[in-house]
Amino acid sequence: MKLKEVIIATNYEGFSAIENILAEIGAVGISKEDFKQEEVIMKGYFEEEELTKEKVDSLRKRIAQLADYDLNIGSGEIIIKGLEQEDWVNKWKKDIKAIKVTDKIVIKPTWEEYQKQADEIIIELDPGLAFGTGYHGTTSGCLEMIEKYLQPDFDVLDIGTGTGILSIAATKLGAKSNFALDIDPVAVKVAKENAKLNQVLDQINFAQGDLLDIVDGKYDLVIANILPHVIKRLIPDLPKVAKVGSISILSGIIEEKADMIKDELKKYNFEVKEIIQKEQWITIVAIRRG
Ligand SMILES: C[S@@+](CC[C@H](N)C(=O)[O-])C[C@H]1O[C@@H](n2cnc3c(N)ncnc32)[C@H](O)[C@@H]1O
Repeated sequence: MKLKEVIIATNYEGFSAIENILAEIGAVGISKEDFKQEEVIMKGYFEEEELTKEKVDSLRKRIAQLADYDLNIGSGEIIIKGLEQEDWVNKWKKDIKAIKVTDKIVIKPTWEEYQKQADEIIIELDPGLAFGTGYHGTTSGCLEMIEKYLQPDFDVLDIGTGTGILSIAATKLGAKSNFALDIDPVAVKVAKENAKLNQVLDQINFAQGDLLDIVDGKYDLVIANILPHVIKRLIPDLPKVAKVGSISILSGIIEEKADMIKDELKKYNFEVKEIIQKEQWITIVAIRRG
């Protein structure tokens, strides 16, 4: 098998966002070289025929957009190289193990045998977001809060679904309905494939859209793990889709931006119920009060 290696120069602030993007466009492996947290080199590995021009364009566009979100990602320079190591993927796969991310949720790669415990929920997800340089703090923060606050009669809205992981988890935890959207068509395609892999495709309505543009109706749980400036843009419109008394789980918020998001929530009558932090990432749970 021939591989393509996509090398991206970034820094400590930018690497997680870039890791997510690599995962969402279908990297079979992701690695990170960290030079005292100042310069970070992210590498994403793709099967040659899978790294289409569409994916490379999407990668370049999304990396360029990170600057618009006030994220300092360093140089963002991208180099793409061919790789001849035939068995690289298999060697890499051997190091990838199932991860228990919350009390109940286990993320496991498709090729690993895993003995499920009685109260566990298994999400099958191949490398990338879940298995890059370690499980991402924003995603695991959201999963923990979904597990804590989701009730079986909840209608769930997942904005910026990415790999679909949060909707897959909410569905497996018993949500009544699930609407998942993403601005990136590649993410929507990958999310559908992952939902199919987890046998929940018929329970999640996936669509492409920018924040709430295509959303109708009101929800009991709204989840958005996006960048702080996108969350800030979302909050004024949240009351249109969040029922009074509903729960919103907001993440993707780097520590320094948490106050800005809390202030914005207060302005629109959302009460901050809980805040959790994983590494430098904050997840906020808020209730719509009126
Ligand atoms: C950090 S990822 C989160 C993925 C997944 N929900 C998770 O928690 O792991 C953010 C996702 O939001 C999407 N996104 C960014 N801006 C958006 C917008 N304006 N409307 C909808 N989705 C957006 C990106 O394409 C990306 O897939």
